[in-house]
Amino acid sequence: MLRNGGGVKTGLKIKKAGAVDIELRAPPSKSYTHRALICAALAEGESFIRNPLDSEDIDVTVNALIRLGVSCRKTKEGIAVDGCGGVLPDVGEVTIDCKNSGTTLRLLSTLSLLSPGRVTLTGTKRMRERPVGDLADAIIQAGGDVIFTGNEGFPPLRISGTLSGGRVIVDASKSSQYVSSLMLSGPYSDYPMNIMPKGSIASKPYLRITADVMRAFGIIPRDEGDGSILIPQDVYSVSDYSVEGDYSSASYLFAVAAVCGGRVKVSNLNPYSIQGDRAFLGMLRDMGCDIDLDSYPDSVVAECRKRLSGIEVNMSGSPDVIQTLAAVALFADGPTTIHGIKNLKYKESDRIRAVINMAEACGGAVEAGDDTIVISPAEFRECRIDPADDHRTAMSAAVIGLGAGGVEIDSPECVSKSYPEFFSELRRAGLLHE
Ligand SMILES: O=C(O)C1=C[C@@H](OP(=O)(O)O)[C@@H](O)[C@H](O)C1
Ligand SMILES: C=C(OP(=O)(O)O)C(=O)O
Repeated sequence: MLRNGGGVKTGLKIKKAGAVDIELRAPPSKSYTHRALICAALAEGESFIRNPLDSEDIDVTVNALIRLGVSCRKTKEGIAVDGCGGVLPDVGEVTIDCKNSGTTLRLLSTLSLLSPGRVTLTGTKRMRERPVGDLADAIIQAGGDVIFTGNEGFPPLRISGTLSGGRVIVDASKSSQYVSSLMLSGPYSDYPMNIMPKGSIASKPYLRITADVMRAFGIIPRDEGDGSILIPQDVYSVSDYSVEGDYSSASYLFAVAAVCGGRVKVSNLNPYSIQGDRAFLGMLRDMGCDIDLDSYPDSVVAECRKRLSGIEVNMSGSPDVIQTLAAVALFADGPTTIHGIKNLKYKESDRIRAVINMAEACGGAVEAGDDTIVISPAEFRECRIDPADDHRTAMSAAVIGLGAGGVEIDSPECVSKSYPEFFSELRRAGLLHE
């Protein structure tokens, strides 16, 4: 970020890029890295996480595990984790700052019951506005005690007690992370844990990622056929685990092909990954891009040569790419309707508000309801966007800037939450100049 002589902050200015033909590498998956660290921390012995994401949120999880007494060592190739076998050492009472990493705070809430001392999980001002009450209810059913030391239902939360397990009914309509939290620590409960999600599950594909990582560490959650998940009582095996690339982060790179026109090849991606955000490729295809999943074993290519069409899509399974699609929708020839947006207001910022502000600032029009948003194409004008510390708003704003020019982004360094190299990668690809 630049500062002018008077000390007044100026943002990062993004100019129109023109047609592209570039190759970029997706960073490792944030969701997979968090989970692999947790499974490794609970396994018996030393695991190695290869190709982990190196970002602010992952540091938050690593530091939290260290505070809980688990040794994690970063090396050039990855992170070595000395697992506790499910019995965390007695580190006394600890308070852990999860910053604004919802995944860390939620996934570690159940795990805190495995620590002999009381654990308080807290975070930034925004994290203290992100709900955790329904997870707390589930943790209490599973044998724990939870006290909210600030506002009821929100961090900070003080967790103590034991993980007894048994039948746990959890309202997961605000976040899938509540279910993932129970699943990941479930193997160490006193009685087998049967998790019954109540109502519609937000961001459901993340549960497959949780099960996938658990499986790699030797524990297979069982789908009971009645909507509940049975977690066997067992100990995770150590693993030498390689983290795949991140489709949420890659969405901005594919979006560049859509808004600038041309071809973008993104490597370090499993073309047939189970990540819910891979669905973004299907959306680009419906808007008129060609997507090639089959020519490379570890790369995906998006090629966009036509005027984009507006689409109608339900994105409840891929919330983290809604801002990316909203940015692309501004370049289409008609409105784009996105359903399934209800839980966007609980993220790093109120992302429904963020999409409206971003689109309107650049000359687009948005109509938003409780669960649906309609984005109309923009008559672009110069704009300045304050992402309000939300990495995904900053990266989506950059997409608009590369397609239309004249976008200035305040405090762009917030991208370090999930993709610290984002702007340097764009620079390396010749898309940013300053
Ligand atoms: O479990 C995970 O790794 C995540 C789940 C999603 O959250 P919700 O389930 O709260 O929607 C997603 O938005 C977040 O970035 C990562
Ligand atoms: C919502 C996100 O993450 P978290 O919930 O971990 O803060 C995100 O990365 O978009």
